[in-house]
Parts: sequence; C-alpha cells; structure tokens
Amino acid sequence: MTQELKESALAYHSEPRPGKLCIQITKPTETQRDLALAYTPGVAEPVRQIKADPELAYQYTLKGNLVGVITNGTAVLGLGNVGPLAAKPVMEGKAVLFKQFADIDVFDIEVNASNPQAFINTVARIAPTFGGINLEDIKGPQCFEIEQALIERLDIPVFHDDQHGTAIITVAALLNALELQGKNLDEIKVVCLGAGAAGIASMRLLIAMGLRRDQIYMIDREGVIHTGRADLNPYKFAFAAETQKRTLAEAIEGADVFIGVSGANLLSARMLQSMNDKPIVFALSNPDPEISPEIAHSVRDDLIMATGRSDYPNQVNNVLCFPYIFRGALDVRATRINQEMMIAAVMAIRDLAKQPVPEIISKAYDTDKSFSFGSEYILPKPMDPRLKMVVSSAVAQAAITTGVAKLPYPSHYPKLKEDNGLKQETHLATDLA
Ligand SMILES: NC(=O)C1=CN([C@@H]2O[C@H](COP(=O)(O)OP(=O)(O)OC[C@H]3O[C@@H](n4cnc5c(N)ncnc54)[C@H](OP(=O)(O)O)[C@@H]3O)[C@@H](O)[C@H]2O)C=CC1
Ligand SMILES: CC(=O)C(=O)O
Ligand SMILES: [Mg+2]
Repeated sequence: MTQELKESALAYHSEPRPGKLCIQITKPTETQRDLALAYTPGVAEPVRQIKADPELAYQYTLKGNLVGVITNGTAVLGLGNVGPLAAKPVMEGKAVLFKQFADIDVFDIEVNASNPQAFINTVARIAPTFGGINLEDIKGPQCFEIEQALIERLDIPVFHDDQHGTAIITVAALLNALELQGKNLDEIKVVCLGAGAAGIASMRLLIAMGLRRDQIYMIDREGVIHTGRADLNPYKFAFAAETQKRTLAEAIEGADVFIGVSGANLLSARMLQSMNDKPIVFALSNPDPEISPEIAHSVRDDLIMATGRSDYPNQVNNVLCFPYIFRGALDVRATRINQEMMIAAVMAIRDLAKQPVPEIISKAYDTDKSFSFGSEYILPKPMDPRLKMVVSSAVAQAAITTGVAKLPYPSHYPKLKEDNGLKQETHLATDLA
C-alpha cells in the first residue's frame, strides 16, 4: 500500500466524524404523541404481542433486517490475531457493505472471548437481537467448532463469511476461469496455500462441485499437508495427501490452479514459472496478495490472475456474495444457510459474469473500457447492482426448495422460471456432499 493510500484511509476513517456508520431513526419522534408510541406507554403493546408470539418480533422490531457481524479478532484479513478492538474497522466495513449492497442493517460486535466456548456462549446469548449472524475473521480451526455449535443452537442463519463467502466466490471464479482456459474440473491439479477458514471451506465446496481430494495439495506453515504428519487437526487431516512432496515449491510444479488464502508474498515468480500451461492464480490474501499481479504478469502471459482487492481486475472477494446470501435468506426467513443455497449463489454469480455488462458499471469504475467475460473479467464487479436481485433470488429459491424457508418466495423478486436449473443444482449438491 502506498503512503498516500495509507494516509487517505486514515483520513477517511476519522473525518468528518469517527467511523463509517451511524444509527438512524425510522419513525416520527417529534411530538409527545410520537414519544408515547415509540416509548412508554405505547411500546408496551408490541412487547406483549411478542411475548405471546415470538414471530411477531419480525413485525414490530428491526430483527428481520438486522444481521450481527461478530468477531473475536483472531484472523483479521491477513493481519492475523489483532484482537477484537483492532478488528472493528473491518467489521464496520462489512456493515457498510451489507447496507450499501443489500440494504441490510448491521450491528458489529467485537467479542473479547478467551476461548471458543466463551465466544459461542456470548453469541448465543445475544442472538435474539438478530435475524442472522455473520461470523467474521475467526481463525481456523476454532471457526469450524464455533460455527457448527451456533448453527445447532440457533434458529436463525449463522454463516462464517471467511469460510463460505470466500468458498462461494472462489468456486464461481474458478469455474469461469477454467472455462476460459479450456480446462475441466476433473483434470486439474490444485494447490491451496492456507488451510484455515477460507482454505478448508473453499476446498470442501470444490469437492461438492466435483473435484476429487487427490487433485488437491493443501499447504500450511509446516508445508504440504500429507498423511505422514502427526500435527494435523481433523479438518486438515481430511485433506492429507499420499505424497513425497513437502514444500510449496514442490507441490506447485505442474499445478493448474493456485489458490492463496494465507499471507503476503508467499508465491515466488520462480514457483509461478513452474506451473502448468494456462495457470489460474487466485492470490486472495488481504490486503497484500500471495503474489502481486505485476510480478505474476511479468512472469507469465498465459495466466488468469485474481486478487481479493478492488484495485486490480478480477476481484475475488466475499463481498460479491455475503450481502445477497443474507438478503435472500432474510427475505424468506430461512432458518439456516445450507449448501444448496451456497451452490445456487455460485451458479448465479458465475452466470452473471457472462451477461452483457451495463455502462453504469464502467462509470462506477471510472473507466471508458467496457467489461465483458474474459481473462480480466471472470466475475461480476462488486458495484454491479444486478447482483442483489440475481443472487438473492437464487438463494431464496434454494431455501424454499430445500425446506428451510418460513416465508414464501417474495412477490417483488423475479418471476420463477419453470425449469430454472435449481433442481439440478440441488441434486448436484446432495449427490456430491
Ligand atoms: N479475498 C477474500 O474474499 C478473502 C480472503 N481471505 C484471506 O485469506 C487469508 C486467510 O484467512 P483465513 O482462512 O480466515 O485465516 P486462518 O487463520 O483461518 O487461516 C490461515 C491459514 O494460512 C496459513 N498460513 C499463514 N501464513 C502462512 C505462511 N507463511 N505459509 C504457509 N501457510 C500460511 C495458516 O497456516 P497454519 O494453519 O499452519 O497456521 C492457516 O492455515 C487472509 O489473508 C485473508 O485476508 C480470507 C477470506 C476472504
Ligand atoms: C475479505 C475478507 O473477509 C478477508 O480478507 O478476511
Ligand atoms: Mg474476513
């Protein structure tokens, strides 16, 4: 990051008032009558109604449009365990994205919890406030235990964005990149650097889409994850390869795909050089990727390159899905976000990248260039307003089809098609899980 960008970022966050958000009142509060309705005595009536029927909280409070973005600050971007307070700018940032892209209100909650169980208990205790819980920047492997426990305890959607948001967008981008490079999912060799939240979930979703475990080398700080290692947690062990390869440099040789969800500058030019023809390199660590696009393009002219950042082509970032996953889930009052809903999001995002791109999007990116499906446009741009309807409706539809929705398909959503492929997607997910 340049000095200029660092200074601008600090000024953006501090001026004219600290932070990026505020809370707004949505009802009249000017008169004595208004106060008698908003507060005591009037407020007692919705209290009584909700006590008698808890579902009425969705009618009389913000609950149905309110998501908790909740962290313990243990894996904040690629900055590591910076703690809950230092994580707050990122959580406020996620809140901004929820509001801007999907009109979802967010309370960001930074939890000082000394262990996963304390964190789980805290989130479970405050869950009545929310229509959904977006867990953010919680490191592996504790993130897996935390998410699973909360899904089991709560009847609202719980979604760890760094796992599933990243997986959804990585899979959508990879399927499109493979198509452009003329490669098939069942023939490629994949190297995933990073075996935490994002890495494990992305590989799991790729497997649900048809990739085999023996096509994957997973790598952590100790090197290749292989069956001879005694230090593996169960999540990593599931990806242990029968191999003599021990280092990233050994694993990457001849690989078709590199997925980096680890840390800055870990993939060298020499390693990239050793990859197969037409490689795909997703260097997704934030803020600094595993290899910079400048270096990557200087070494190979046959690659498709993506980062997690807004300032390069091909931004593979969970912002492209988490607002719309929740929009769709909240709109049908889904009790969970299942794999079928995730695959519906993959397919919707993937397909949108192939549609003609409206001029308005070039304007948002301040360029005269028009975008079209190709090696520098494998995914829709985050500023694409079509994402909201396209992804949310696909997710809502999948929730209904899989029986986790409490409300019908919203009337303001696009009309349902007779044969929309959803059955096929659902079938795929169930068969391959
Ligand atoms: N573009 C996007 O949308 C997203 C990007 N990310 C990025 O992915 C990265 C990881 O996030 P997340 O999965 O949540 O974090 P976790 O802490 O859960 O996992 C990090 C993983 O990276 C590995 N790792 C870290 N440094 C190295 C290294 N020097 N060499 C080899 N492996 C290393 C860790 O190894 P070990 O297990 O041995 O500690 C661990 O397996 C971050 O940089 C984050 O910004 C995450 C989510 C979304
Ligand atoms: C994008 C994101 O969630 C991360 O880097 O952690
Ligand atoms: Mg994150």
